This record gives sequence, structure tokens and C-alpha cells, in this order.
Amino acid sequence: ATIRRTEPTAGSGDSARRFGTQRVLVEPDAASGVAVMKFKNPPVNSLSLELLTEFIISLEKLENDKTFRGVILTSDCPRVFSAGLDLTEMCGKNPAHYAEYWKAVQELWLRLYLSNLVLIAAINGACPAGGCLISLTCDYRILADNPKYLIGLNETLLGIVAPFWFKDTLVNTIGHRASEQALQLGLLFLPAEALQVGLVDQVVPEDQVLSTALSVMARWMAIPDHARQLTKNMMRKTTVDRLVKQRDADIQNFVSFISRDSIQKSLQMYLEKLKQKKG
Ligand SMILES: CCCCCCCCCCC/C=C/C(=O)SCCNC(=O)CCNC(=O)[C@H](O)C(C)(C)COP(=O)(O)OP(=O)(O)OC[C@H]1O[C@@H](n2cnc3c(N)ncnc32)[C@H](O)[C@@H]1OP(=O)(O)O
Repeated sequence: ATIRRTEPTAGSGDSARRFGTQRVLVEPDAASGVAVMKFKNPPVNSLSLELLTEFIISLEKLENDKTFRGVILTSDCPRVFSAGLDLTEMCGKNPAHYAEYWKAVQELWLRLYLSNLVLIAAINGACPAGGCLISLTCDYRILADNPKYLIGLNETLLGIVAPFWFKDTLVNTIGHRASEQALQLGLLFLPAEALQVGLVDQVVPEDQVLSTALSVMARWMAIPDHARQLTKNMMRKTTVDRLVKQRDADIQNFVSFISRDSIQKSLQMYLEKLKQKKG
């Protein structure tokens, strides 16, 4: 993927020179040190290998540019933040592809979860499974108050299982008992429920998600970076190290699990159900 610069937005000067890739738009504001990263992989921002790769490239570019201290993650696709991992990457492929794909999923989580940037999820659409995981890696989550925008780790509804580092991220956010129930039942929470259980930090009207994210960002960026970053690292490094210590085993575990005939059948049936629902 190549990073492309696009023309500055009207009346904005250089600080809003947008850049990004085909599937990840980046709207940087050098003056404030905040960039907005928008997933743009229609129709539902499914986390394809390409999107994951482009996301990692764009995130790394922002992390390496000391102008930026905070990033807001949001969606350019209406009604959906992200539909989660791209199911077509996990069925009907070969073990080598599954391994490559899973390595990219691990990489995105590792980079987001321990990022030195302030990360705020401006959740402006449905946020199941992998989409929910991305929001959980952020420091703060704001969800649009729309009953259609469900959020949760619903993997069991597909007949699959969220891996231990998905589980750990959820436990670190909503606690063990709430996670135990949510993961086993594959719960997708309504905004009010998500707020109540602590899955999101704020629920606001849809047209206030971004502005709320910007004002929360200002509060987090008022903290000296080094102190905040060391604290974030203290809170999250044990969780990250659990995956780092067994990344290859985790990949092999994923490949053998996802390659099972029963799992392949579940995923195919789930994809077909998604397509029928439109019919
Ligand atoms: C013992 C331990 C072992 C552990 C080993 C690991 C095991 C595996 C780990 C797996 C972790 C998985 C994480 C995931 O993220 S799996 C993905 C789960 N995602 C979902 O369940 C969401 C599915 N999608 C939806 O619910 C809806 O699409 C949504 C609410 C997001 C939007 O609805 P809307 O009506 O707007 O859009 P459509 O449903 O009509 O979809 C439009 C088209 O997009 C296709 N689609 C949707 N979601 C996905 C997806 N996730 N991947 C690929 N494609 C997707 C859908 O089929 C439509 O396609 P067509 O236009 O061609 O019909």
C-alpha cells in the first residue's frame, strides 16, 4: 500500500493536508497534534488483509511523526464502524493464507494496544467482533446513540471463539464476570447497555460523536505525554507480553482451529445467512 497525499481541505491550510491509503483516510491537524483516521473499506469496513496492512502503515506513519500525539479512529462507511475480521479471509483459503492473515490481526492489536498515542474510538456505526476489539484497544470509546449500532465480541454466535488476547482486552475493560457472560453468549450490546457495562465510556447523539472525541482528546493531551505513556504501558504490558511470548503458537492454534471442517462450515453458513438477510 502506498501513502498518498490528497489536496488540503478548503480553507484549512497545510495543517489539514490529508493523506492515507485506499482504505484508510488520515485527516491530520498539525496545529492540534490530532489526526482522524477513517476506515474506508465499503460496504462494512471488514478487516481484510489489505485494510489491516494499510491501517498498520498509517498508524506507524503517525507514531513516527512527533507532530501527532492523538488519533481518533472512526468510520467513513455509513452505519458501520467495522464488521470485524473479514470472514472471506478465514474461509475457503489455505493454511498459509490463514497464518499470514492472523499475523496481521495480531500485529494490529499489538500496535494499537501499546501505542504511545492517545487513541479514541469515535464509534459511528455497528461494532461487532474485530471492530469491537479495535475500539477496546483505544484509551476511550464514544458510541453514537443509535439502537442499530450494536457492539460486542459476538464470535460464539458464529460458532467460533475469541482468542485469549481478545478475552484479556475485554476483561481489562469490563471485568471478568461481565466478560465471561458476554463472551460465552456472544453478546452484542445496545448503546445504553454498553455504557452500563463499561464497554464504552460515553454515548452521545450521532452528530456529536466526533466533536465529543475531539474534546475528550484535548483532556487526555493535557497530561504530559511521558507520564501518560509510562502509565499506559504499566497497565497493558503484561497483557501484551502474554501474546508476544506465544505469537507463533497462537498463529498455529488459529490455523488449526479455523481449518477444521466444522469451523469452515459454520463460517460459510454464517456468510450465507448474511447474504440471505438482504434478499
Ligand atoms: C480454543 C480457542 C481457539 C481460538 C482460535 C481463534 C479462532 C478464530 C478467531 C476469530 C475472531 C473473529 C473475529 C471477527 O471479527 S469474525 C467477524 C464477525 N463479524 C460479524 O459477526 C458481523 C457480521 N456483519 C454484520 O452483522 C452486518 O454486516 C453489519 C451489522 C456489520 C452491517 O449490516 P448491513 O445490513 O449494513 O450490511 P450487510 O450485512 O448487508 O453486509 C454487507 C455486505 O458485507 C458482507 N459482510 C458483512 N460482514 C462481513 C464480514 N465480517 N466479513 C466479510 N463480509 C462481511 C455481507 O455478507 C454483505 O455482502 P454482500 O454485499 O456481498 O451481500
